[in-house]
Amino acid sequence: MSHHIPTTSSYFTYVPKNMYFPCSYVAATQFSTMGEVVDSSAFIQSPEHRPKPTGTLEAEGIPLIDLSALNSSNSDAIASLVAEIGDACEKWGFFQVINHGVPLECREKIDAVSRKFFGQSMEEKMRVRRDELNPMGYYDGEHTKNVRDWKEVFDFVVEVPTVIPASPAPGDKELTMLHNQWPEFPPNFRDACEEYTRETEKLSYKLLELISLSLGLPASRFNNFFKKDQTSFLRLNYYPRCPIPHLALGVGHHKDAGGLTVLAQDDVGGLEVKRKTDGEWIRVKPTPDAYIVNVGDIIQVWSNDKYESVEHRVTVNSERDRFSIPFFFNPAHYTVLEPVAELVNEENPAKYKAFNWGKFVSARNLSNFKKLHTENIQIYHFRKSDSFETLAEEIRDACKNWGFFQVINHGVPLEKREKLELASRKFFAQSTEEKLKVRRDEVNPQGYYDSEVTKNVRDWKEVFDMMVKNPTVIPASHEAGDNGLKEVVNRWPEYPSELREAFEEYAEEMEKLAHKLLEITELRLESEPIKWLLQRPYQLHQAQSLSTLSNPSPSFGRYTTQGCWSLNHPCTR
Ligand SMILES: O=C(O)CCC(=O)C(=O)O
Ligand SMILES: [Fe+2]
Repeated sequence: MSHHIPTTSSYFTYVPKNMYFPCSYVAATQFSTMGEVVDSSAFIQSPEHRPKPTGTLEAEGIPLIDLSALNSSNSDAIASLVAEIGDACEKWGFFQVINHGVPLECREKIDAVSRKFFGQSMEEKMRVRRDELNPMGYYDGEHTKNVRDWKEVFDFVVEVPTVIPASPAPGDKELTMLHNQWPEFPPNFRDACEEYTRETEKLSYKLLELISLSLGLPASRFNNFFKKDQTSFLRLNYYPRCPIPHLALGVGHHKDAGGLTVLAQDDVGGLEVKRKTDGEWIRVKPTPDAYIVNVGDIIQVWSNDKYESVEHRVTVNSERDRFSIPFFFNPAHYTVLEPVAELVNEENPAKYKAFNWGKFVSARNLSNFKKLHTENIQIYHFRKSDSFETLAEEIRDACKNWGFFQVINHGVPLEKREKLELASRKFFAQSTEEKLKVRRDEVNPQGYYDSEVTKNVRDWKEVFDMMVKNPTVIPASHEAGDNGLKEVVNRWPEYPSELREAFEEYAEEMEKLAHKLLEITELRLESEPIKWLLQRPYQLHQAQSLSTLSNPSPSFGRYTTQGCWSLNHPCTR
């Protein structure tokens, strides 16, 4: 049974009722017994987020830390453990622990009941589904970064009831209470869950103390934020076998928002961590009876970015079901988060503004429930002005006052730009006869052209145009009533042979830069999202000013331009 304070403004009320039983997912997850996937489009990750077809590296580097020193009174052993933890938090944000003190039987028990619970019919599981007012219980429609996860979950809170704000609105003081729902089957489900929770909570305090010491703070510096009214919860994750493991993820890339996560994974594997040194996805090797620990956004803020909350995701596979159990160790909802005073000074000023944990959670919960069109709230939105905010401000001013600006330290590798420049010079230096072999025509406007007209006067230039999306689909004509479409394909000259590769590499970089600029502006505008622009085809022109990436959309929020962004290189020929 669920109990709650009835509210009219609860932030869960917007969730449409019918989303709890999407038959496509039922068909898809039961594909082994029920046949084919009916519609799995909600699960499809965009190409850059899909698992690598070649498979992921298995990490040797993610530290495996032995906690047995905690049972000794040897201060040297403890000091070296603290150093090891600090090092792992700084370099990886992730580590595994052994000799952690959680009895193996206790883990085996919860693992067994979890498998039994998820093994039931959908109808049975739906009896304890989470609903609009209470997000605890069974759920199969979670979205991470607006793409649906290939998983089913069962959530329960540690503190009963758990109190959180009813809405993310800063002025709204209303609170809501979260209660657990327990299934009838398997009969020892609740006991196993509660016993396991007590043990992982003990481990979490130990880890929190070690982390605190590693930051040079008293061991119990953070304990009081959790001791009363914690908002911690446990999750049972079930990742069914997936017929499209190359396109979907069990959990999309994300960072954990809370304090610490202590995770038990089974022997199937699938958790991948983004390595800080090079951004490569690294698989966390399943290690019997180990727990995987990662610092969440809260510790990132407390430590003023010394320990970063690291991105991770879960891949799925078509052979075996996978189960995992994260414990999310979170403070009381009224906790005000900001870098701890002991760690900030003039040389290292606070990088975050103070913010309320409960409001952050309730804004986050909104986006976990369904596909939203805005970016989910992230802790970097609370970064202080010296970095992100000032940048956004500067861009806004430039857009308003000039409509033009130049960027440096943009992340586009100089070699790529030089490679394309060189190929471009080689192409244009050829005879007109050669160049006309790839001239554009009325059917296909891509390719070489030397008689472009701007405002009815011919330009003193030659151009070569290419589309980023090849082919690109555009309307067949300008006629209002004509809904016909046509495909536009790139033309590639034989010489220089490297032009195509140089262009494609460069286009990829331009696209990344355009995304960055859009994101910053989108946040700044605090308005309706403009990500839809990115769904549209856009063009990359190669002209005498070398390159332009533009979007044929006519307007851009408050700033009206021909395209969305034009990325121009100020180089001359
Ligand atoms: O299942 C896993 O290995 C990790 C799950 C996870 O990252 C999460 O639920 O936040
Ligand atoms: Fe996570």
